[in-house]
Amino acid sequence: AGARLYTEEDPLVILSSSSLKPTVSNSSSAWLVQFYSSWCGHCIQYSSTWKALAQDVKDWDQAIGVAVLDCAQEENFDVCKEYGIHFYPTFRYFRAHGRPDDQGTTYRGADREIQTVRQLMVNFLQNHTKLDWPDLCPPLEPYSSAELLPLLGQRSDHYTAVIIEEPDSYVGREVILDLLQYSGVVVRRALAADRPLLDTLGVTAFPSAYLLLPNGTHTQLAVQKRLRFFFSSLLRLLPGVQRRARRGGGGDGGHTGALTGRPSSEAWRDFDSSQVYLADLESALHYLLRVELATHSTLEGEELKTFKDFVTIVAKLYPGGGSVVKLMDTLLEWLLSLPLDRIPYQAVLDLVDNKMRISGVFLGAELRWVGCQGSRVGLRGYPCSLWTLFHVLTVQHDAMPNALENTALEDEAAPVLQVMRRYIRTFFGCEQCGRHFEQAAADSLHRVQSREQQIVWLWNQHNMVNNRLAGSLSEDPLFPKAPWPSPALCASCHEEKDGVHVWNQENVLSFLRKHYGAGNLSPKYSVTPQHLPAPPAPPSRPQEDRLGGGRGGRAGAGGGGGAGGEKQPEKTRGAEEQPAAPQQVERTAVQEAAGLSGGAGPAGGAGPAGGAGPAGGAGPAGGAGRGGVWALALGFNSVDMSLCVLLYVCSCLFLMLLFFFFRVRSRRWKLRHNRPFV
Ligand SMILES: Cc1cc2nc3c(=O)[nH]c(=O)nc-3n(C[C@H](O)[C@H](O)[C@H](O)COP(=O)(O)OP(=O)(O)OC[C@H]3O[C@@H](n4cnc5c(N)ncnc54)[C@H](O)[C@@H]3O)c2cc1C
Repeated sequence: AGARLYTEEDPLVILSSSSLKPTVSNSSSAWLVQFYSSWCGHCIQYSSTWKALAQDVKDWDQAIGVAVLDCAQEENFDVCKEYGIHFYPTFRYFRAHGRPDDQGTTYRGADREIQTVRQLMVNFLQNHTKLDWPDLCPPLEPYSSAELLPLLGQRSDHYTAVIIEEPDSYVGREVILDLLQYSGVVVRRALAADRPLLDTLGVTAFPSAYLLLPNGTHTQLAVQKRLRFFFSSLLRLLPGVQRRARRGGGGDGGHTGALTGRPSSEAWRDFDSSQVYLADLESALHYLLRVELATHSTLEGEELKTFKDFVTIVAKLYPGGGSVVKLMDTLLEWLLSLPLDRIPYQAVLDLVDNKMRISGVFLGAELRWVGCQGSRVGLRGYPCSLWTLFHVLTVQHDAMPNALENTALEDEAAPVLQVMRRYIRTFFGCEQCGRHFEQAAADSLHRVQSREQQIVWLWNQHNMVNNRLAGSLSEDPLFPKAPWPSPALCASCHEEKDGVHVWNQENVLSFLRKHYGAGNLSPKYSVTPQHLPAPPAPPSRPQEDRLGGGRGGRAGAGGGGGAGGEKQPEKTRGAEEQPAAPQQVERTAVQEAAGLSGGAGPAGGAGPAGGAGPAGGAGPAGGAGRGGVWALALGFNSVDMSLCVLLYVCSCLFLMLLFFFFRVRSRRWKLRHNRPFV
């Protein structure tokens, strides 16, 4: 365990006897190296702080890098002796452009907390001279009003942000270093004692950020909290500001994104990042069911079980309602009714494509990324939408605690996450991602015991992936990976403790419930008929009216809409795109899978509506055995079917009563009038 105190996954450099000198001597950046011993108890305890520090200053690494070297490893004995390391841990600063015999400067302070070490790193950088200044480190000294005021009103190709602060504040220098790897913005600092600057800009509270825009205008940056994290986040999110440097490591080469794609000719879809788009969720399901799953020609054993579980959670928890839920319900009923332990993928596809022309079942067959659009083909898209889908499902499970009742998942502690884990492990195209996720799940998923914890675990896990991938090849420069939600989305989610950013988990949970809740789902750009639960009317929903979607809640497994909804999904753009039902329905792989001889349409007996009854009807068309799936072809759900049967029985009883009534009357009449021959 000691040897693995730090791994390649950590945001720091792991040095060894062979790499120490080449790394720290004559380097273009300064270095802070912790010499530790993997058997030293304190080093083990301290490792989490060191990792957190490395994460905190990850974006500074072109100015000053963070590294570790394990002196307990045999191959490092000599180098630790050469550098005179007697105690563990020992922190050494190495100047940029240092000589090969530079053994660094030891930090001897007792306070080794993140804020202290981070501020020492800033001081150490400032101690460089002009001659050995790290190549890419921007100036950290304050600018004067004489240097800054002439910039007012000038046009430029970038933003200039000026952090105005008290002399003992580190915020300005930390924000300068935080933005080191971003193009499109230059950060300077100025001191609160500079009266002419304050008088001209009208700044009265410190620290403050003043922004000079490329078009020559200028304004004070509005932040809810005057903290480093808020200033840095807001500046990174300015339009046109992008991460500049791309490091090779960290990500997995973006091959998750490479699976997907938006033709570069496709028009950009404007969207609001405070909303979640149904079009993304539908595109995720479309890609998952029609592309990702297609690589498995048959589903059996663990794969089949995982797929059933996935369909179950989507059928029970997907909030969009309407035809997607109806499709997933139908798929689920079919899967559950199958007596087979092996099914061809083609059978699933036939159902997804609704070859049986079941009324109201529809899933758009195109990728329409909205909140998951990438700035170029191969970025974002499917993996983004898969995260989004599972965040939505964890929140829906919290909102509908009984939704998974009477399913095989009811007794699992964190059913949505367990299904996600199994799905990612079994089907997700990015193998490396799957391994990372599985590792994380194996480490901590057993601690998740409640629905709230499910939501928070996934959020936290996603942020860990974001942190790891920041600056990697799979990062879209227009959507830099950063701790989420940003202060702009949720200011109350962020706090600072001892100078270090911390999350207010309670506020994060409330935010996630709202953000991924059914009320925040926008049907804009969706091609699928909607039956949305009544949302709290976000600003622009013109599309919804155009689509004419009912707003009632979901009613039962049939997904036929709730109050305000209708049994048949209304005719929408999506529905219009479906071809009219043909007279003759082709024999589908679904029927093949179920061993049906198929052929004729609804009236023909063995086709989609032809059901062989509970035992025989294994296809989606397999009879009324599991809730009368065949009857869905007429637009009826199982409640409707029960009502029909009830009505039928009542009618029979009524007719029988009439029959006996008239029979008794005629007997009496015959007796009274003594006409037995009539
Ligand atoms: C389970 C899983 C594991 C993955 N592992 C890897 C990996 O190991 N290596 C690799 O290179 N790629 C991995 N990926 C892909 C990677 O995480 C991104 O999905 C991909 O790079 C696209 O990034 P994005 O910018 O669209 O944002 P994403 O990270 O995909 O986020 C999508 C959206 O979710 C929201 N969001 C962001 N963070 C959070 C959060 N913490 N909580 C809730 N919502 C959030 C934002 O609105 C964001 O736009 C994985 C994907 C998945 C689904």
